[in-house]
Amino acid sequence: MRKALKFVCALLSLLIALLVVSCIRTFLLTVSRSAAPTPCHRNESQGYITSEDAWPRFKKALQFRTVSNAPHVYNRKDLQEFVTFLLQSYPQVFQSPHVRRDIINEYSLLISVSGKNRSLTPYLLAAHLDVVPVVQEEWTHDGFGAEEEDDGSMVYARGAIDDKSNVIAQLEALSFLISKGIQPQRGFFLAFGHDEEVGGHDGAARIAEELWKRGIHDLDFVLDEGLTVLKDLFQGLPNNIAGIGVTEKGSLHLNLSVHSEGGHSSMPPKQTSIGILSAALAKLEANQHDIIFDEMTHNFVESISLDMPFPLNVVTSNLWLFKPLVARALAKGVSESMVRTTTAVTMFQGGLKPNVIPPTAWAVINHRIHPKQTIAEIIDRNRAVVNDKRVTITPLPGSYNAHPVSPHHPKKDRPYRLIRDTLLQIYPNVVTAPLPLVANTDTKHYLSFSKHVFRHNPIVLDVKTELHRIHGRDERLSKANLESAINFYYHLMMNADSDEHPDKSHSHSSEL
Ligand SMILES: CCCCCCCC/C=C\CCCCCCCC(=O)NCC(=O)O
Ligand SMILES: [Zn+2]
Ligand SMILES: [Zn+2]
Repeated sequence: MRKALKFVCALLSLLIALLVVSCIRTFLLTVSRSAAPTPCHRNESQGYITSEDAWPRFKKALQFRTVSNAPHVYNRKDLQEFVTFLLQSYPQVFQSPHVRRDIINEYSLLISVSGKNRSLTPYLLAAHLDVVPVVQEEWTHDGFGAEEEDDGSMVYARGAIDDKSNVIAQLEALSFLISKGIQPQRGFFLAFGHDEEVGGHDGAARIAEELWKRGIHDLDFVLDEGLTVLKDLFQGLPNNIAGIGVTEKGSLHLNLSVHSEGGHSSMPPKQTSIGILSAALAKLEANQHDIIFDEMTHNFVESISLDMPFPLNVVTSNLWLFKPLVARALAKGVSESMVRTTTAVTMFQGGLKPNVIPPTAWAVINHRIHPKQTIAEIIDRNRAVVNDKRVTITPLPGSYNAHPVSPHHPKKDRPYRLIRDTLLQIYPNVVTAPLPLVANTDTKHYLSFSKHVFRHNPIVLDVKTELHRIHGRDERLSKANLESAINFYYHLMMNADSDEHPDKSHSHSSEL
C-alpha cells in the first residue's frame, strides 16, 4: 500500500513538473516570438478592383448548367454556351495583341498572355468550367438560378465556390490589367478545363498536351483551386487560416460487390447480398484508417499554437509532450481529413423487387489517401477489416496516389512566397499554412511542368456554415469574396513580375 502511494505521488510530481516546464516553454516562446514577416508586396499603388461590374457577369456564368456526371459525360450544350459567353464578355481581353485564346477539345479554354520578358518562365493559373450535379429538392434556391440574398450581398448557385468564381475572378483580373495598358513581364496561362469534376481527362489533360506540343515544358508555378481561407477552424483561434495546398491527397474509388443466390423472399438465406455488403461497409466505417501526424501537421499546429488561448497554447506548443492528445483532437471535425485516409461510402445499389432475394449488391467507397500512404496499403487494410470472402473488393480506374510536396519554405522558395505574400496583401491578418489539399484538382495533369504546384481558392469560408456547401446544397458566394478573389489574382499577376521575386534562373534566397 505504502509503495503504491509512493508511486502515485511520484507520478503526480512528474506530471506537475512536466506541466510547469510546458508552461514556462510556452511563455518563453511567446515573448521571443519574432514579428510576422511584413509581406514584401504591400504595394498599395497596384490599385484595387471592385466587384460591381463583375457581379452580373458572375451571376450569368452561374446559370449555365455545365454539369459533369461521369468521365466524358457532361452537358456539351451549356459548356459551349458558357465558353461563348466568356469570349463575348471580355472583348478587351481577347482583342489584346498580348492575348491568344484557344478552344481545346471543343469545350476547354486556354488563354495565353505573352510577357515582355521572354526569359522569364511563364506560370499557369487553373480553374474549371464544369460543376457537380444539383439535388434540387435539397436546395432552398434554384441551383442554377443565381438568386441573390435581399441585400444583393450573396448569390446562390452550383459552382459559386467550386469553381466558376475562380474562372470569373481570373478573367476580371486580366481584364483590369489590360484596361490599365499593362503587359506583364512574365507571361502566364489561364487554363479552364471543362471536366475537372470527372477527372479532367478531356479538359486539363488535353490543355497539358497542347502546352507540351507548343514546346512549353516548364512552368514557373501552377496555381489551381484548393484550400480556402478558413474562418473558425478551431475554437478560440483568433486568426483565419489561409491553407496553401502544397500537395493533395490521393484518390481511390473502390467497388465492393456481393453475388449470391436469388430466389423467393419467402424463403430467405440468413443474409442476403445486401446484408452481407452492408455489414462489410459498417466494418470499414467503424474501423477508420490510422491517424497520421506527419511533419507538415506538426509544423502547422506549432505555427498556430501561440495564437491559441490558454491552455490550448500550452498543449499545442508542447507537442513533445502532448502530440497524442493533439492528434486525437485533430481527428475530430473537418481537420480529420488532414490527418488520415478518409473513407466515404458514396454509392450503394442492390435489390430488384420487394419479394425477390437480391442476387447482387454493390457499393462504391471513395478514399482520399493521406500523402504518407499508398493505394496498395489502403486496399490491403480494407480487405483485412472486411475479412469476408463473399465481398469482392475491386479498385476502379482513375485512382492515384498523393502528389509530390511542392517546396514551401517562405524564404527559399519564391513561388510559395509569392502566393503567401499575395494572400497577405488581400488578407493581412491570416495565418498562412502549407497543408495537404484534402480533395483533388486538375493539377494532376500539370505535375510534369513544375515542382511548384499549389492549390488555393482565395476566398474566406466559415468552416461550420460554408464548407458543407461545396458539392452540397445551397452553394453560395458573397460579393466580398468575389472581390477579394479578383484582387488576389490581379495582385498575383503584378507580384509575379516584381523584382522581389527574381526568376529562378538567377534565384537567390532573399531575407524577408
Ligand atoms: C487543419 C486544416 C484542416 C483542413 C480541413 C479541410 C478544409 C477544406 C477546405 C476547402 C476544401 C475545398 C476543396 C475545393 C476543391 C475541390 C475540387 C473538387 O471538387 N475536385 C474533385 C474531387 O475532389 O473529387
Ligand atoms: Zn473544383
Ligand atoms: Zn468540385
